[in-house]
Amino acid sequence: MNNTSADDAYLENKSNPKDKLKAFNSLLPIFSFIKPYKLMLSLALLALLVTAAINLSLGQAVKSVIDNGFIAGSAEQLQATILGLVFLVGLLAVGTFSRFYLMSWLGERVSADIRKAVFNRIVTLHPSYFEENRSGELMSRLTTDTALLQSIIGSSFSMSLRSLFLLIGGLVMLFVTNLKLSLVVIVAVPFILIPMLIYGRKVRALAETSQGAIADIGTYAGEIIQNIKVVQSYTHEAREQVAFGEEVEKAFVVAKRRVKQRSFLIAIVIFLTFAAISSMLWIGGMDVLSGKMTGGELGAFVFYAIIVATSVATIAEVYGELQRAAGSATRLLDLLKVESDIKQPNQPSVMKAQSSSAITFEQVNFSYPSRPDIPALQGINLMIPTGKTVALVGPSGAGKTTLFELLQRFYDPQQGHIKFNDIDIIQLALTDLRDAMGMVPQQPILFSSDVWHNIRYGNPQATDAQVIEAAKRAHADEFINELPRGYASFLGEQGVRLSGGQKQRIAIARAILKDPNVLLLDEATSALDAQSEHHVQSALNELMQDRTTLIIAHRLSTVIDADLIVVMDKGRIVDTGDHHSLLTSSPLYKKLCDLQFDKSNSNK
Ligand SMILES: Nc1ncnc2c1ncn2[C@@H]1O[C@H](COP(=O)(O)OP(=O)(O)OP(=O)(O)O)[C@@H](O)[C@H]1O
Repeated sequence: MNNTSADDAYLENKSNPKDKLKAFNSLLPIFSFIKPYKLMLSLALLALLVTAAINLSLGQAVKSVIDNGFIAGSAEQLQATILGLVFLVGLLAVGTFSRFYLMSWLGERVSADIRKAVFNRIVTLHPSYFEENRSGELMSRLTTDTALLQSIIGSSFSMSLRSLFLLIGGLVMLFVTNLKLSLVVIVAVPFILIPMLIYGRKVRALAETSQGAIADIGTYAGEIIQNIKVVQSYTHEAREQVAFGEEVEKAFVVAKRRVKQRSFLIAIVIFLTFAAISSMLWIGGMDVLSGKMTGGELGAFVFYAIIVATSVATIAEVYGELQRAAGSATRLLDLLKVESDIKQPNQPSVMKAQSSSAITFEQVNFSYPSRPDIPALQGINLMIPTGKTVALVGPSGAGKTTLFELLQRFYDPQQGHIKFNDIDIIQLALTDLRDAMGMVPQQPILFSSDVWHNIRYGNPQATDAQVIEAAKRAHADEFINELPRGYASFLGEQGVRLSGGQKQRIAIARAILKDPNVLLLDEATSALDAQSEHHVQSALNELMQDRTTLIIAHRLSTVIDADLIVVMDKGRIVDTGDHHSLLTSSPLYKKLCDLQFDKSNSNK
């Protein structure tokens, strides 16, 4: 249990009363999610009040049954009282149904809304956020944390309110029924409250650690499953089983401590409560024997005392849960507060139809946020004329992909400007900017959906005929028709497997359908066979026709056909020109050609 000291330190930190207050305050913003459902909430509260009142009135029925029925010996009165009791219980059933249904509905509705709000926020965040936060952890917030909040709102919250009503009502009825006995109960209360507060605090801290450990398990398993082929080809199954087992056991140890504290809490509260009831029965029983109170009064008193005791026990239990939920709420609401680093202009400029220079980089310097000291791009000045094809070449790590990332505003440069049709891209609405660009990545991303969905991702409004037309132009129609279910065949994770060239043609069809002004193309480095390469090349030619194109080039044919070649190295542009001039003027270009391309071709 090497977690113990860390957990204890954690508990120490949490013992500050201010922190405790903060924990419950963190639940408050949840109310803004409940606000739209005021009517449901009011109805639920009404049902809650009515059922609590009926519960309390049952005590009077008990008194009446004993005093008027048993002790007076009247069968008629007993019958009338029992009928009244049945009526009350029927009302109680209706009230309980309404309370349970409405509260659970509210819990489900609010957690659904929070899930949507969190997802809506996540998809708009800047990509570097996802480098700092593991995806498994974000998933667990969307699922586990929201599920916990749902059970809190749908059940714990209603239970604690109900118990609070019953506690207050029960206490009032106790005093009304018998003052002396009530004082016995009052003396017992602090004995019940003190352990509740001590253990409640520990339970909360352990619950947070426990949830963190569960999220770690999810992240770990997710990564292994995603990379299962690497795991198997290195025959690391057994090692991974052991490592995963250790993660699970770590979570179990924390969970065990939490469960132990919580069990103590419940056991102590129940023992103390019933010990108090027993002493009360003894004192009250003596009073009944000596004629100071009626049997019915004692019966009613015991009934109310049990109500008060169970209410206190319920509140003690729910208190721990509410503290757990405070942890989830804090994490979720923190996530809702994250702002994207990519700021949109308040008054976006209107996109110009066209200008002679499609894209201009002016003195652009950029470092990735995770590596602020290492420049990824330095002093970039580049003009890409409208309608032309510009090839980017350079050794690995030269900054070619980074240039694409900045163009799409996944990151903003620390210095300099990037202009699109002569307007600074930070003045444009992000959707306008990104709608104008089409990216075909080196590793095409397919979603686990059918071919229709995957191609239509380029333009969700496209008709079936337009999708087929795009596939034909991308030289993909033929192989799609040979798939088991044609365009309705599933691709992606659980779908049919496509070859690298086929995936690329789907990605090209998607870009054709998008019909962007500017095409960003990252050529595949993996060698395709001659026929596949021919298909992909024909598809690309179709896509590049009359379109400003920026290509990270890996093929000689692309480089030779380009209107301009930009040679990059270590984040800088070292040379620009056409193939023949660069072969003589740029030693790096010559070296790249010799290395990357077939030597005999490079002198063409
Ligand atoms: N997300 C990132 N966070 C931090 N550094 C990064 C990130 N992406 C790239 N880099 C760094 O920025 C530099 C430029 O990388 P970039 O991917 O632009 O090179 P590239 O020319 O496209 O290389 P390749 O041809 O291998 O894809 C490299 O040093 C790389 O390590």
